[in-house]
Amino acid sequence: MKQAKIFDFFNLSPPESSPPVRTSKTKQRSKSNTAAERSVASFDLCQPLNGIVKRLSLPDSCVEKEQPLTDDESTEIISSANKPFNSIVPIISVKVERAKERSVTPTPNGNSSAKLSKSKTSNLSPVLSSTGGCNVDLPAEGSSILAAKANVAPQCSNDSPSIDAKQLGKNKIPNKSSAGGSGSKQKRRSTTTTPQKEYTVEAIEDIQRVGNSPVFFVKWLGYAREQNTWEPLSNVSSCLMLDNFLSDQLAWWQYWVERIQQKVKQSDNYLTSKQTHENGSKTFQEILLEHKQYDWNELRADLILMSKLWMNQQRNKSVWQRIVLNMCRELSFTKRRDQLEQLHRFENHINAHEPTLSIVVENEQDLDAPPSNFIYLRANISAEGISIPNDPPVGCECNPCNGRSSCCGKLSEGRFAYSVKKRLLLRPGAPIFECNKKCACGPDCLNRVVQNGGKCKLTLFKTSNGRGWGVRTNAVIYEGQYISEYCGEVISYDEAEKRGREYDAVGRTYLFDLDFNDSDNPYTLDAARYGNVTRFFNHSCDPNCGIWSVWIDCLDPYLPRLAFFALRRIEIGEELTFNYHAQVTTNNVSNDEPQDGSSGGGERMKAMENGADASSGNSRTSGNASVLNTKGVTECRCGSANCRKFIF
Ligand SMILES: C[S@@+](CC[C@H](N)C(=O)[O-])C[C@H]1O[C@@H](n2cnc3c(N)ncnc32)[C@H](O)[C@@H]1O
Repeated sequence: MKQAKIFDFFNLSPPESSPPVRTSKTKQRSKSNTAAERSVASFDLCQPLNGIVKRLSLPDSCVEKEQPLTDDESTEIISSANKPFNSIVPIISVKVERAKERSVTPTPNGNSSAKLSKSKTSNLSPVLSSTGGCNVDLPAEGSSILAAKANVAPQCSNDSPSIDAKQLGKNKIPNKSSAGGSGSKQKRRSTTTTPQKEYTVEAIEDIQRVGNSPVFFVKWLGYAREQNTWEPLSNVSSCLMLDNFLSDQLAWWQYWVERIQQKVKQSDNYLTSKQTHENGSKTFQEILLEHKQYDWNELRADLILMSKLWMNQQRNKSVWQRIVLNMCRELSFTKRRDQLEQLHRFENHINAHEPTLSIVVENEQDLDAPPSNFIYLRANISAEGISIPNDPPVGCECNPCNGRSSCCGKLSEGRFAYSVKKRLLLRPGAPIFECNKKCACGPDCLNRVVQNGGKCKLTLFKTSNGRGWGVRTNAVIYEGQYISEYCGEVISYDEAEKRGREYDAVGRTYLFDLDFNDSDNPYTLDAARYGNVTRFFNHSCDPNCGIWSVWIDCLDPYLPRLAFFALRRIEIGEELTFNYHAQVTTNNVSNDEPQDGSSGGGERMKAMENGADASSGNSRTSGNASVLNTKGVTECRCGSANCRKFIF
């Protein structure tokens, strides 16, 4: 599943202001308020309630006691089950937001309604009506709609009588004789023979069970209460009223619901499932499958049914097992939901600070959150005691600057660095001198590329083969096109040695030596804590990006900026990589192969250097991304045909 879709997936709760539009009798929402249909905000079953407070009262005559089941046994014993009902559940609070969610159609008698449509299909799939209520395709006669005997169904009864099986399948829809003489009667009657008419749910009034499954008592608009019908969950699952009904019921049964949830969380099945999530022994596909199977409405309905059972000191193994299963799924669903929220926040954070690139963040590999403790930079910063000069002593006078003018551009080995399309013309390792703040030219000067920022569309993603996060392009990048700059904190050599040892211990390094001029350069760029998207570029032995040293307003030879350019045309979807050990002799680029000795300061990336030997560091790292092979070097997983099999 693509992440964008997953965000839609989690944001499917109905909008408050604009009720969903029903276009035809075709099904718009295929099934139920499952995981997919719940918004992040309305997730918690027993969230603190505020707003209107109402008290539900229950006529004694409505209360029927659940008869003990003989066929099913549950595993739990309820010690506090015989508390008086009223002392347990004193007051129900109804959330104001929930009340707003209910898109209502005022009826002449002042009631609110939601519509149900009955289509010819016997597959009971609710769809939303333009009134904001729900349309349910009701089945033809003989299918599974349950009709209650007029004087059997209690309104909001708080015990849990199971519906007599004999009632099932009878009297599917109120017929002519029982429907009374309303204007809808004809419509309703004709539905039993031509099941394509719409019916309006006025209210969901009760929940009971048939055997082990929940059923809902539906009051139809324009029909007497005696003609209420019992509907299975699948028939009412996308009705907005169901959400309100279940929420109210859960609040009503909160005392028992909390105890049931507690008990489930101590059960072996639940603990095992939790463990498999925590130690990552479930594959991501298995986890996603769990989310698809998770039905929040079913869980809520079961919790209510189980509450009724518990209050009556009764048991039902099937309902219990379903609750355990759905709570396990909820666990994983919640983790993914939280992860997606974090990814989304991280994406917003990056894009808010990234001046020119556009970046999507996704993880379709595991439940890992995006890196925390990482501060996005627009430009290099310096550690204490180091200052980055920002006042170039000279600038050029030519305007416009181009290949024919003798200006800063020509300092780059006597050749203007960029083509008219602003593509890099220099060989790997050549220095780039862009026009600076002292130059007479304006911001559109051909020799101002790195300083104007890259314009790529990128995705930060979790790699599938243990290399941690990586970056791929969402649009073609052309050979020589500027991508972005490796930003970080400029630190001293000694500090880099110290930090390098720490990074080695976790198997990730973000240290980049600024040793363009000589290997004794006193500075290193560290992008571990401060950096930009390029800190996620992985190594490849067959890279598609190169890194060049660039001088703009800071002309200190020891403090170049590091700029990524495409080494070739990079296709949509390709990961952006560079060679962590590229070094450049005067004429060639070569790979720097680690020897046996230790570099002491840990793994470092090397820019394309101007003839200096890159020091080689043998890895002493371990961790989930970088793996030590038997020779003690970090295994490379770039997958290219010419892979050297190690990075450090
Ligand atoms: C600059 S970071 C790159 C971003 C990193 N993947 C992350 O998740 O933050 C360098 C680290 O990425 C990992 N890495 C990069 N390229 C790799 C490769 N080809 N094979 C294995 N691990 C790699 C190593 O752990 C290395 O220390």
